Amino acid sequence: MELKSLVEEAKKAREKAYVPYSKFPVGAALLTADGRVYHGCNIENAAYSMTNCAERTALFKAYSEGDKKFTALVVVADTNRPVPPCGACRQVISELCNSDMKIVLTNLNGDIKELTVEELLPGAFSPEDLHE
Ligand SMILES: O=c1ccn([C@H]2C[C@H](O)[C@@H](CO)O2)c(=O)[nH]1
Ligand SMILES: [Zn+2]
Repeated sequence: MELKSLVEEAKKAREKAYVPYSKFPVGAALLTADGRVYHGCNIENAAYSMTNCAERTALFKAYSEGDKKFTALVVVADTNRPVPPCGACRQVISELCNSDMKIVLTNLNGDIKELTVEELLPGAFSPEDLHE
């Protein structure tokens, strides 16, 4: 799948965000190795810390459906630079995605920052560390 269409999927996902507190919708689109796309949006809570970010929503949806091999994750929000994922998401992404997987951060202006999982959280523990 083209990067452009994956960005469009992330924008569609963003429309589903539940953000009564921050009013800051975020969308994510996760591409699996076999070409499926999982949408994710942020889902907030009156107890703020229970909020689930868009990236984690997409990853948890995929993983809970048995999809474990991913090739790219796009995140989009209305920011003045490509939206930076929070620390919790960086940790979860490092746990569930290969260290060389592509992360694409973007915004509604079309600014794009592409990086790898390793660059998103350098040196993080990865399940790849458990295998040869
Ligand atoms: O990469 C990001 C950054 C922020 N948020 C959410 C968390 C919260 O709902 C709102 C404001 O931080 O945006 C995400 O979902 N992903
Ligand atoms: Zn996050």
